Amino acid sequence: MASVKVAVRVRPFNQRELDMEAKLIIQMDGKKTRIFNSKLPPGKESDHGRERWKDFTFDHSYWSFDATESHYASQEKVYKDLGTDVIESAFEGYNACVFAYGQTGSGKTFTMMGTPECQGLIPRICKTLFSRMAAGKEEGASYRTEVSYLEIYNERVKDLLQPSATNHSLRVREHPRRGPYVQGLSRHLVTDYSDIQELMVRGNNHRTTASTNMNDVSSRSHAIFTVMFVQAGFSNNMPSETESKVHLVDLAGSERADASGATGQRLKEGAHINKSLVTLGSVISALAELSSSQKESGPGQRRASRSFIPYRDSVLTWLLRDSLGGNSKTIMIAGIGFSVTLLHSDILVSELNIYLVQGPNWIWQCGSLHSVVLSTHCSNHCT
Ligand SMILES: Nc1ncnc2c1ncn2[C@@H]1O[C@H](COP(=O)(O)OP(=O)(O)OP(=O)(O)O)[C@@H](O)[C@H]1O
Repeated sequence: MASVKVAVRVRPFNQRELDMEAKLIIQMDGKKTRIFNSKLPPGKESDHGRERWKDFTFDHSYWSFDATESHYASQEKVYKDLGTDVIESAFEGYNACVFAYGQTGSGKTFTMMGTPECQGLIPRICKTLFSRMAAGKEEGASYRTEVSYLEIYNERVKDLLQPSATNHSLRVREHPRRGPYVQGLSRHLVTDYSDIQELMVRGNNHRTTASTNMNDVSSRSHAIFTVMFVQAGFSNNMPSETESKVHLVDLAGSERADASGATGQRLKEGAHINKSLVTLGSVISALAELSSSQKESGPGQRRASRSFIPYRDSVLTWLLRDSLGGNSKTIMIAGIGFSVTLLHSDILVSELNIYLVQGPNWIWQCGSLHSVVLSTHCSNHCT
């Protein structure tokens, strides 16, 4: 598996878009995502260097616009492509991180959590982890699995599994060997999928959500569900222990204040959300730059340049440090819901521009992260 995989997924129109008679301006063909530039005058295919269609290529382009179409990408399909890789690497002793990125209402929570009838990546990954463990136990392996669930809201951390005890006041510290961690975050021993399910439901009920113009139930925080497991068994007739950590992240949506209708508290939240997403983008860019400078000057440069990666500029990037480079496999899924309407074309066309700047370009840069992670990851398999 490549160390970083990037996928995009287009969701169905929501009621707001249907009411406004929105027109879809995106097409997908295999790995390619094509975006229509509605700013060009009708009949022109290009103008001053701008093309009518802009193409982007990703590891996967998921068409989930209409469930009746034959190439509709279901939750099962997304899980098979991306989730199974995560499970493989976790059992091999690598850390993994899966996160969904995109504008508010673009389908991040649906992809990560899903609904009870249509489960997303997080429950499917957890379910398979336990069935793999059950099979491993029959072959003599033993496992110890713990989970934690936190949210980052306005740059402050809350334990979603002990919400009243901590109330957004947990401190992020750094362990000299293990790196950044949240002091006082509860860890819960789980023995089967139903334990995890119960914790997930409990944690989700404590997430900070609100209604915005863009989404009736908008996540206003970044949520990190972490599964830590230790496998004990035998390798070459010697006892061995492998420790892995899987971060499953549901990011809050990037947004523009005018489109989301945010004022007051919502506006403040939006500013924090955007700040940490911008930092996430800067970290990825810095890692990509680091990768190219290493290629030019050799591996000796790595330690010196690492201090320039702005992990510490947001709580999110600081906590995900060990999943964005180093010993990790990373999967990013960008949710997109592109549309223009006949009524509000100016407003929605500028939403498209936001995506072109914040979305695919940012994701594009991640392409070069492959080599960073490939060159630095190592197994934490200890014998
Ligand atoms: N692939 C999909 N198929 C069907 N419905 C979807 C899909 N993706 C998203 N939706 C629906 O679109 C709405 C918005 O999705 P969701 O809440 O996942 O967005 P979000 O990006 O997590 O938003 P926010 O950042 O505001 O939390 C939900 O009602 C969800 O069920």
